[in-house]
Amino acid sequence: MSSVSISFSPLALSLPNKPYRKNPSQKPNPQFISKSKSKSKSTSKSKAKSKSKSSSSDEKLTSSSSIAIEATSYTRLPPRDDFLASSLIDAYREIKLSDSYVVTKSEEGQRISKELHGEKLIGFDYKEYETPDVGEDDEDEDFEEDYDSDEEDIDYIEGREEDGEIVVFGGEEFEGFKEGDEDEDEEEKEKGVPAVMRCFDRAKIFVKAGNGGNGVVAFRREKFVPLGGPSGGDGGKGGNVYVEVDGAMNSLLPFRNCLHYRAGRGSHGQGSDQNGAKGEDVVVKIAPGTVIREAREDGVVGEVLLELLHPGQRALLLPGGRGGRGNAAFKSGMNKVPRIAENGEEGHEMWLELELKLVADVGIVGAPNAGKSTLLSVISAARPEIANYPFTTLLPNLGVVSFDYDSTMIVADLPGLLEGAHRGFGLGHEFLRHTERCSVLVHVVDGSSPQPEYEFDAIRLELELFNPELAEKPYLVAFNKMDLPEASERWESFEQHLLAEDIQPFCMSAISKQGTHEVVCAAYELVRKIREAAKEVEGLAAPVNLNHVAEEIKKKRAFPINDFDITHDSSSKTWHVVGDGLERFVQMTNWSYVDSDKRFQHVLEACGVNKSLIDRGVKEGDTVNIAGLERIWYNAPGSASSSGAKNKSTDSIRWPSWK
Ligand SMILES: Nc1nc2c(ncn2[C@@H]2O[C@H](COP(=O)(O)OP(=O)(O)OP(=O)(O)O)[C@@H](O)[C@H]2O)c(=O)[nH]1
Ligand SMILES: [Mg+2]
Repeated sequence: MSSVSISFSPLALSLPNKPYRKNPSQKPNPQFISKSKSKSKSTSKSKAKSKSKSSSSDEKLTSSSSIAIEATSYTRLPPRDDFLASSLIDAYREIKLSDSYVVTKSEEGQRISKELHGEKLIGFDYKEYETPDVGEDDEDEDFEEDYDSDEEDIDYIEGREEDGEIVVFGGEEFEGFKEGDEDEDEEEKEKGVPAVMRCFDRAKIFVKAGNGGNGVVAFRREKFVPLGGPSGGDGGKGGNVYVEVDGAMNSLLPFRNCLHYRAGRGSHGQGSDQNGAKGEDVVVKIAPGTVIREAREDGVVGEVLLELLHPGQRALLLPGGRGGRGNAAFKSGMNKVPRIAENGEEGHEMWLELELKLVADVGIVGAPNAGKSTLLSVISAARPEIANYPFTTLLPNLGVVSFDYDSTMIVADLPGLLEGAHRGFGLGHEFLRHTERCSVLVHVVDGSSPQPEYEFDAIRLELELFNPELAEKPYLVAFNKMDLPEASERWESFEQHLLAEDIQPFCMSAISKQGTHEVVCAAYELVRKIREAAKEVEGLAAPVNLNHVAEEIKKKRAFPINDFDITHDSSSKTWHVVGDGLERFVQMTNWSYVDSDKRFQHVLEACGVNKSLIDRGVKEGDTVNIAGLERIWYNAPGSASSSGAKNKSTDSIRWPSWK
C-alpha cells in the first residue's frame, strides 16, 4: 500500500471540525451596510485601486501572482448606491444576458422581496435590481433600448409588473416566489427550469417487464406413434427490467433521448413439447446517487422505491411475466386430449421518476462568481466554464482530486446560490439538492465582494433552511481572490469575524493556485475521517435488499385465487367480483380454446365464487362481472349451486392446479 503524501499546514490542522450551529445573533449589521456603501461608491475607482494596490496584496500570500487581475464586483449584488452609479450601469450591460439575470421591476416586486426576506434579511436586497430606478428618465429609456437590442439572445418579458421578480435563464423564464400561492409557484418554477437542467438531474421514464409467451395446443403426429398425445409447449418467460448504477454516468441526460424501456416478451411455445425462449432483459443504466420513485398520475410524489449510490449496484425492478402453459401441461388421466393453453402473463409496467442527487465527497458552495469553478479547475483535471458573470455554472461539474493512486476524492462544483435559494429563488432548489449527498462542504467566499461576511452567513443560512442536516456537515471556509487588493484588505476583518465563531478560515487565490493546496488537503482530511467512520457503520448495518420491488410484485402474483371481494350494484343488477388472483386468471385464460370456458367454470366453482354469489342472493339474469369479464348468471336445472355457463360435465375433469 502506498502512503498518502499530504502535508498539512498548521492552518489546516487548526481547522474546526465542529458542525456549524446557527447563531441567532447573526443579523445583518447596519454598520457593515453603511461602511460598504461609503467604501464602494464607484466600481471603476475600485478597479483602478485594485491595480495600484496589487503588490501590497501579494504580501499576504507567499509568492506574488503574475496573473491579470479582474475586478468582478459588478456581477455581485452590490449596495444600492453602487448600482445606481453610471459605471455600474455600463457594467451591467456587459453581463452576459443569455445566461442569467434577475430583475425586480416594480413597487410590488419590492414589496414581495421584502415580505419574502422580511425578518431574516441578510445580505442582498433584490430591489436593487429595479431597472426603472436607474436615474433620469432618459437614461432609463436608453437602458431599455440597449437592453431590447439583445432580445435575439433572450426572451425578455415586459409589462408584467405585478409579478415581482422575473428570472430569465437562456430564453426560459419563471416568475419569482410570491408568498401565499406556493402550489402555483411550484408549477411556475418547474416551467422556469431550463430543459437541460431538468434533464440533467430529473427524468421520467416508462418501464415494462416482458409479457410471458403463450402456450400452444398441439398433438404429436408421427409415423408409428399412434395417439401421440398433447405436445403443446409452454411460452417463455418475459424479460426482466433491471436498474444498474453506471459509475461513468454523472447525469440523467441520456434519458432525454430514451424514455421507454420495454423488456422482450417470451417466445410462444411450439409443438413437439418445445417451450418458448425467455424474453430479453432490459437494463436501465443510472448515475450513482439516483433516487427512484413511482410517478403517480395524481401528481403526488410517490414513495422512494430505490436509492442506488454505488457503481455496479444492480436491482431487479420488474420481473417478467410467466409463460402460459401449453396443452401438454393440462394432460391428465381424465383429460387425455386437452384443448386448452394459457396466455402468457402480462409484464408489470410503471412510470418512474428519477432524481439525481450527485454523490461527491466534497461540494464547493458559494455565491455566484465567487470562484468555485476556478477552484475545481486548479485542483482537478475538470475544465468547467469560468467567466466573469454570475451563474456561469448551471449544471454541477465533477472533478477527481488525486493525491495518490489510492487516495482520491470526488469534488463537485455547484452552481452559485442566492439568498432565498432554499425557497427556490434563482433555482436554488435545483442546486441545493446536490449538496445533500456531499460529505464535506467547502464554502468559497468572494473576498472582493463588499461584505464577504454577509455572503458567507447568507449561504450558510440558506443551506440550513433548505435542510438542517446540511448545517451539520463538516465544512471549511476558503476566502478567495486574495490577489486582489480589496480582498486582502478585507481578509483580516473576515478572519476575525469567523474566529469569533470558532471557525478558522483559509485564504487563497484560486486563479494563481496559491493557498488552494491547503484547502484541498484539509478537505481530504475531513473526507478521510468520514470514510473511516462510514466503514465502521457499514460493517454493522444489515445488507440492503435491492430487489424488494420485484419481490412485492411476485408476492402479488402469488395472491390466492379464492381471496376476492363481491360488491352489488342493485340499480344495474350487476355483481362485481374482484381479486388479484382472479384478475390474473382471467388475463391468462385464452378464450379461443374450447376447454377454456370449462376450466373457467371449474375454477369459479372451486374457489367459491359461485357459492358466495348464491349466498349473497344472485338472481337469474343478473350480470356478473368477474375481474372485468362480464357474464349473465343463470341457475342450472336441478342444482342449487350453478353458474352462468355450460353444464356440469366439467366436474368430472381434473384440471391442474392454478399457478
Ligand atoms: N482575481 C481573481 N479572480 C478570480 C479568482 N478566482 C476566480 N476569479 C475570477 O472570478 C470570476 C468567476 O469565477 P468562476 O470560477 O466562474 O466563479 P463561480 O463561483 O464558479 O461562478 P458561478 O459559476 O457563476 O457561480 C472569473 O472571472 C474568474 O477568473 C481569484 O482567485 N482571483
Ligand atoms: Mg462556476
